[in-house]
Amino acid sequence: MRRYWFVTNARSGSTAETVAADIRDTLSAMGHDMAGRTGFPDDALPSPDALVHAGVAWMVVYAGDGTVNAVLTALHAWNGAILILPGGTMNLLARTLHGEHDAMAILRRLADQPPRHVSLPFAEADGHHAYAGLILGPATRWAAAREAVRDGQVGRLIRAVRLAWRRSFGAGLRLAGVPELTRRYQAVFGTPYKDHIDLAAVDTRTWRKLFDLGWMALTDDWTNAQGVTRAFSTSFRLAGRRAIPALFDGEPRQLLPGCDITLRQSTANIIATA
Ligand SMILES: Nc1ncnc2c1ncn2[C@@H]1O[C@H](COP(=O)(O)OP(=O)(O)OP(=O)(O)O)[C@@H](O)[C@H]1O
Repeated sequence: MRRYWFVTNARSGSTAETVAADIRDTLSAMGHDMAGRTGFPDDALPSPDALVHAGVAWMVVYAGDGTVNAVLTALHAWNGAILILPGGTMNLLARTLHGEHDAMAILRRLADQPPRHVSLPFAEADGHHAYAGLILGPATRWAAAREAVRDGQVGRLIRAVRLAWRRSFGAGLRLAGVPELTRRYQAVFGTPYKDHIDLAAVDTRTWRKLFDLGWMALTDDWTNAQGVTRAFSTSFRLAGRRAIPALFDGEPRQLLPGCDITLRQSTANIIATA
C-alpha cells in the first residue's frame, strides 16, 4: 500500500469527473490510499515538506501539460514518484511517457508490470521550466486568444486576436549564442531533448504566414506553421533590450532581456510505462 496525492484540473481539455472517480477507485482496488487532493489552479499545490509530512509516496496528476508543468516545477526537489495521466488537450508529456493510452489503460499497464522511473529533459529560464515545449516571442500573444476560445468569450477573443495580430507584426525577438539564428523572429519553438534543445525559429513577414501562425495557435499545433529555420543548442540567451513574452508548456510568462535559457534534467522520479 502506498499513499498518493491526487491532482486534477477541471479546465484541462479532456478531464472528466467520472474518469477521475474511476482512477481513484482503481488505485484503491490496487491497494493505494489517497492522502489528499488538489483541484488546480484554484487550490495551491502541496509543498514537498507537506507531502513528506503526510507520508505521500507518489503524486498522481490527471490533467494537461500546463498543470503537469506546475507540479513538476513545484516538486523539483521532492523524492517521491510522479505519475502523469493524460487529461489535457495535447498531453505531450503523457504521450512521451506512456504512448497513446488513456488514463485507465495506463493504470492497467501499471498493475501488470513494474513501473520504470525516468528523468525528463527541460528548458529552464528564470526559474520557469518547459518540459514539453517552450515558445518565445511576440506570437505567443496568440495564447490569450486561445484561452478566450476555450472560455467561449467572443468579446475577449476579438480583443485578444487584435492584440496578437498587432504584436505579431512588431519588432520580433533576437537570440544570442545560436550561430544559425541571426535574424529577428516572431516565434521560436524550443523542444527539450536529452542532449539538446531543438529550436525552430519562425520569421513571419507575410500576412499569409502570419495568418497560418495565428490559425495554428487557435486550432492546432504551432509547430505546423510555415517559414521555419532549425537549430540545436544546450544554452542560449535572449538578446535585445525588451522583455519577451514566452509560453512554458503553454503557460504565459515574461522573460527579461539577457535571460539565459538552459537545458537541464529532472530527477529520475517520473513513472513511464511505454
Ligand atoms: N501553471 C499554471 N498556473 C495557473 N493556471 C494554470 C497553469 N497551468 C494551467 N493552468 C490553467 O489550467 C487550464 C488547463 O491547462 P492544462 O495545460 O492543464 O490543460 P490543456 O491546456 O487542456 O492541456 P495541454 O496543455 O496538454 O494541451 C489552462 O487553461 C489554464 O487556465
